[in-house]
Amino acid sequence: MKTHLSDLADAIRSIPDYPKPGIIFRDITTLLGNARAFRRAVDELVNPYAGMKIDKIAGMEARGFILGGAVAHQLSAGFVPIRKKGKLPYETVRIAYSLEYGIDEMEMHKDAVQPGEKVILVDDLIATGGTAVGAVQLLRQIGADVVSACFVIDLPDLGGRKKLEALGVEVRTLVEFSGH
Ligand SMILES: O=P(O)(O)OC[C@H]1O[C@H](OP(=O)(O)OP(=O)(O)O)[C@H](O)[C@@H]1O
Ligand SMILES: Nc1ncnc2[nH]cnc12
Repeated sequence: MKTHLSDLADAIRSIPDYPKPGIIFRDITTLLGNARAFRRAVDELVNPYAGMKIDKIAGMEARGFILGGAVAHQLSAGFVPIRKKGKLPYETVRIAYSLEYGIDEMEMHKDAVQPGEKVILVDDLIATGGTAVGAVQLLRQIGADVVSACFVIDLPDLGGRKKLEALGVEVRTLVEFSGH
C-alpha cells in the first residue's frame, strides 16, 4: 500500500506545551518508528535531488542527523554534522543562533566542506528558521555552495522558509502544520 503525504502528517505526534508553555512540539519519533513512513519521508526528501551530483549533506544535531544520514546514503553523498557547541574535536567555525524555544551555538569542522562543493541542508523541521539560517551562514563561511534545504515539516506561520529563501536558498518541505 502506498503511503501518502497526509499519512506522513498523521505519523507525527503533537505534544502541547513542550518544551515550554505555548509551544506545540511536533514529535517525529513516531514517524521514525513507522518503517513505511520513515522510508516514504526519506524517499520524498531525496527524489528532487536525484542526478544532481550533490557532494555533501549537512545535518543539524540531533534530528537532522537521522534524516540527513539516510538522505546522504541514498544520494551517495558525504555527510557533514553541524553540532551544538563543544562536541567537535577538530578546528571549527561557530555561530550563535536562536530557535522557536531558545538560543544556542552551533559548530562545524572548518574543513568539512571544500570550497565550491554542492551542499544540501537537511533537518526534520523548520520553524523560525534560526537554526537553518545559522547553518547556511556557517557553510557559506567555508565556501560551500548551498543549493537547497529540505525538511519534513514546515511551520509556515513562524516564517523560517521565507528567511531561507531571502538568502537565496531553495526550500523543500513535505508537510505543514499551521499555528506553532
Ligand atoms: O527553525 P527553528 O526555530 O530554528 O527550529 C528548528 C530546529 O529546532 C529543532 O532542533 P532542536 O534545537 O530542538 O534540537 P534537537 O534536534 O537536538 O532536539 C529542529 O530539529 C530544528 O533543528
Ligand atoms: N514546534 C516544534 N516542534 C518540534 N521541534 C521544533 N523546533 C522548533 N520548533 C519546534
